[in-house]
Amino acid sequence: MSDLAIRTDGLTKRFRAQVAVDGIDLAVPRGSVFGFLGPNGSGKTTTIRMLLGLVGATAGTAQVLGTDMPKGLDDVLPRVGALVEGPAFAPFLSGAANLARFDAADRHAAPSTRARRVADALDRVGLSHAARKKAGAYSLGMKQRLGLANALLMPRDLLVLDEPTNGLDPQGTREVRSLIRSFAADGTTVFVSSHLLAEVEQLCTHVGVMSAGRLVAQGTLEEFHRSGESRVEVVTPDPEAALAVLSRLGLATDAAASVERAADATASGGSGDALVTAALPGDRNHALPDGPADDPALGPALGLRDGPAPVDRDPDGPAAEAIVAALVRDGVRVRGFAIRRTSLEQRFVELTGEGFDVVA
Ligand SMILES: Nc1ncnc2c1ncn2[C@@H]1O[C@H](COP(=O)(O)OP(=O)(O)OP(=O)(O)O)[C@@H](O)[C@H]1O
Repeated sequence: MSDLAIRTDGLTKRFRAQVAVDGIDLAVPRGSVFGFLGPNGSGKTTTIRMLLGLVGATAGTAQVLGTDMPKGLDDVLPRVGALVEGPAFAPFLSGAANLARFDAADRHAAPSTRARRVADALDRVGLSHAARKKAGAYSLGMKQRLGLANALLMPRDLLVLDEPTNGLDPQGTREVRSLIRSFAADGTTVFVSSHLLAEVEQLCTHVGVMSAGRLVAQGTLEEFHRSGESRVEVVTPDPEAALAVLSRLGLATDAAASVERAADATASGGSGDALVTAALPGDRNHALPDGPADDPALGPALGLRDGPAPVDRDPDGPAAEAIVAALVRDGVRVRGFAIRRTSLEQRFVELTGEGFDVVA
């Protein structure tokens, strides 16, 4: 059995001249909550529609739950719950009656247990109290929850949710997110698209970033945190000496280092201090989209010969201490020291060339 719930190879969709999805290689591990992140129009919905067999691919292949799509559609779809662009509920039927209708359309669903399935699904999304209310009178959040209940009528191995919090107020958003967490806690793989960075950060274990039809990065959220650039910052009255040390450590190349002399040094006491910054090597090339790379650990890359060799690539760990130790050993008066990491938001903007809506 494949350890991937979703796998695509070169998956492509063209609409006449426009390439909506451009040869993407998705790898969604089973058991993950995979955030499919990208600005509006970047190809997320089209990808999801191809995965669910709602639209054919122009090129490439897709496997869902280890089965080739769309060939295995009939076998796979009963194990997949989907929320795509809001299901069409009949406004004059109650929530329960709407679900019963969808359940009746599923040939794998036994009619004798329908009422129980509908009641359980409504209970799961917290809509039992509104079961008899007309769906047309539901709030947007309730409609979205009814859509999730629909996806949950049968036990599912995979949930595919297209922008499940779109248009919801903060309360509805929180509720839907907490539902998604509860699905994941049950072991269901969740593939959720979003244009909200904060949402993906809060919910997901993995993330794939779409930009203009291309999958520009994918990996664990942790890898994303690590994939941004890290910079060393040293506040010192001895900037030239500091630069020399950083340079010897392989950190301060011409392009990656800078010295900023503070008119009134606020970072630490005393005028005449300068802020010396340099890029840390290694992190930038860390392993997206193909998993962890074998780039050298930060310690050896620093070229430190004496002292304990730092092997942890985390620049907040021994490597930071090693840098400070080297500075101090050379008599640099270190008045401030920090390692700053590019924020995820900056990283995504770099990857996509577009701003993200970062409102939670
Ligand atoms: N049926 C279609 N015919 C022509 N073009 C389409 C069709 N469906 C999608 N597109 C185009 O393909 C591109 C990708 O659209 P898609 O809906 O997949 O993006 P998205 O990332 O889901 O965006 P959003 O978050 O706005 O839904 C867009 O430029 C869109 O206009």
